[in-house]
Amino acid sequence: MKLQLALDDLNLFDAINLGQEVRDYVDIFEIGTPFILKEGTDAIREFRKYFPEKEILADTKIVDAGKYESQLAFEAGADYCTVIAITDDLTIAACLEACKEYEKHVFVDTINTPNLDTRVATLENMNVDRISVHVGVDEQTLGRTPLDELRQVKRIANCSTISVAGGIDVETIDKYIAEEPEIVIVGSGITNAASPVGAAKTIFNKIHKK
Ligand SMILES: O=C([C@H](O)CO)[C@H](O)[C@H](O)COP(=O)(O)O
Repeated sequence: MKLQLALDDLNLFDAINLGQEVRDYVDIFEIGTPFILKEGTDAIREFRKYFPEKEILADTKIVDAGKYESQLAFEAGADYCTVIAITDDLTIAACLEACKEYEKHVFVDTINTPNLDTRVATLENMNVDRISVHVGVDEQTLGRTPLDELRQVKRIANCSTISVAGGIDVETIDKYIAEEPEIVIVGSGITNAASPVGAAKTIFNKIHKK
């Protein structure tokens, strides 16, 4: 199991400083969607330069122009990009084509996906092998969590690596670890914690059973 730190509402300077402080307690740095909107793909480039030993995910949340937008992330240095599960199959297929060319990977994000059972089956038939179970920050304000959907996707997915995101923090991490996803994504649970380093260390040690 790995810890992915989602860097969302930070500028480049603060994100790199935080990255350096938590570097020993993070497996994957996520350049979050708002972070990319703020700083552009240079944020990916800078993280690749400062953290050459780390995996980097660009949370592009692609909904169209799948090949071109995946390429932008991969050429900037990302190991992974993301595409939205509810978009057109053609877009997802185009992302997969870019992955093949660049020898990189795409996570398909389930945010707001109805009929998860049938959608996950369709995705896996298209050779999708990475699924990110996600309840977004706006839905989180209604008290929603990704725990039930994580259990559902774990049950139905045959071959996918599964990550999970949506308001996970030091208090709730144990429930997610118990479901054994391959990757747990934590954003505000670390970046907005009283001690981001302390929160990252606690969560990382639980994930790696130290
Ligand atoms: O993907 C995300 C969200 O849509 C904002 O871009 C977050 O990175 C993801 O939800 C993880 O952040 P937290 O929910 O704050 O842990």
